[in-house]
Amino acid sequence: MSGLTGSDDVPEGEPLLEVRNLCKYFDNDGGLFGGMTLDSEFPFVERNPSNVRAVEDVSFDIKKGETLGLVGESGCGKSTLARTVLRLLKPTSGSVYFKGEDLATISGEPLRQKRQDMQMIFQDPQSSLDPRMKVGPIVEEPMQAHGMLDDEGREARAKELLEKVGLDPQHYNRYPHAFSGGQRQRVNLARALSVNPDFIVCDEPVSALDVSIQAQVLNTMQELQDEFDLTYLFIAHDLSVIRHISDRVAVMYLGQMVELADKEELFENPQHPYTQALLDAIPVPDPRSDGRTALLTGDVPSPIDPPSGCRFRTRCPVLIQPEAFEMTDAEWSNVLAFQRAVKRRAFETTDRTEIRRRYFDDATPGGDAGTLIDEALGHIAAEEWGDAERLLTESFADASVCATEEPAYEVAPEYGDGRHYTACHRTRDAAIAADAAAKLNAVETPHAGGDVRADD
Ligand SMILES: Nc1ncnc2c1ncn2[C@@H]1O[C@H](COP(=O)(O)OP(=O)(O)OP(=O)(O)O)[C@@H](O)[C@H]1O
Repeated sequence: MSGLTGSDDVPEGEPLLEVRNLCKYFDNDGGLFGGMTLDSEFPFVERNPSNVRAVEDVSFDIKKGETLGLVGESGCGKSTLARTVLRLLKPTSGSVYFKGEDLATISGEPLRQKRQDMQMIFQDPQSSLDPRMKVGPIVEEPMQAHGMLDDEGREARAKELLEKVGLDPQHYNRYPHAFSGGQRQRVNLARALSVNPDFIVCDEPVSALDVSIQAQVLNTMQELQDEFDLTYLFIAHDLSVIRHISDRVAVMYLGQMVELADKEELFENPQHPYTQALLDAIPVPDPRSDGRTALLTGDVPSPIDPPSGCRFRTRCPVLIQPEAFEMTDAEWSNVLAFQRAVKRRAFETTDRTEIRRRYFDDATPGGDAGTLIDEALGHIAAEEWGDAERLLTESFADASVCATEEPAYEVAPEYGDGRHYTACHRTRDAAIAADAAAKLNAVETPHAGGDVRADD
């Protein structure tokens, strides 16, 4: 179908989208002035901005023709990231380069024109279609908004697209309610494709559909991707959907990207404890499992005041012990469980012996760590919970490198030759080794990169 497929000014495999240090904060002030930016001319209005840091310092590329899957728990910032990338939301800071142009710096007509190249499909096919409009005009609407074709041309294109997405073009005059959920999502696909985009953000497009229909819609999306030379950012919380459709997978936690790798590498060789926990939570027998107990415990912290360092650290089952101590793994694990239990006030007794037996029976730390545990037990016996919590948090959790430094590493992949980013301090040694190997390789093959200078 000539004339329907997208332009190809970015070569296949080169970055179509480059996101750099992107941040999106929301003003969480409720009430009349919620969301408004008031300046010093309004001194009578007391304001205590408490920003929701929905997306923080996120960087990644999407290559032309690929599907990047984006996964993470509800509320981790996936939709906000998608909307900010499409510039439906203005970034708080950072850049989004689409075909080399920074969307964060344009607005008005130039931005409107760019939007033709970037479309979005939403989760709920029911509410995203106007029930008063027939599907033909629904598909034509974006073309009209962008001044594409005349009436006849738009109708012909709409019918052609309805057929391409697996619907009967004769249904052009039907209303959305006459279609099933899967069919309605196909109408949305046709509508998104109508303006000939290069890039489509799919925000949970099959989550509202029956499992049996999901695979059919995903297969159609893959066929359309090949035919129309599309690039997808595909958001889902369901890892089996992500596995079906993605070339690479990004994992988000509390506003940040914690892992990004080729699909096989991410599923077979996950490095971040959060990714490992997500994969371990998939309810199927997993031959990769080595018996790790990586079930996610504890609540997701608030994005208004996220933890320092690694944001996952407050729930991490393998938090690194502070350098000041030399506990065995079992002792450290007990200290961590104890500290978190004190934080949750998860005790039925304040009896030191009883608590010690419960948390430290198999491995009791000695030295400075032991002294601190004793001191905390003393506070608990005196029902000074706040003091016990403060002492343990400051001495152990907050002294970990996981709390004091933000992790960002690249390790050598075990599967394929793509890049594997992981935001976990536990991968630091592997990242240093990978970096050294890459440098050695560059010295041994000085012309491999094509632009190595004599003084490199
Ligand atoms: N307009 C807004 N004003 C204030 N906070 C917001 C706004 N939109 C989103 N948030 C907050 O930003 C965080 C990220 O929300 P977002 O919807 O992007 O997450 P998500 O991963 O897409 O979740 P879900 O899968 O449930 O859609 C949440 O804490 C949410 O409450």
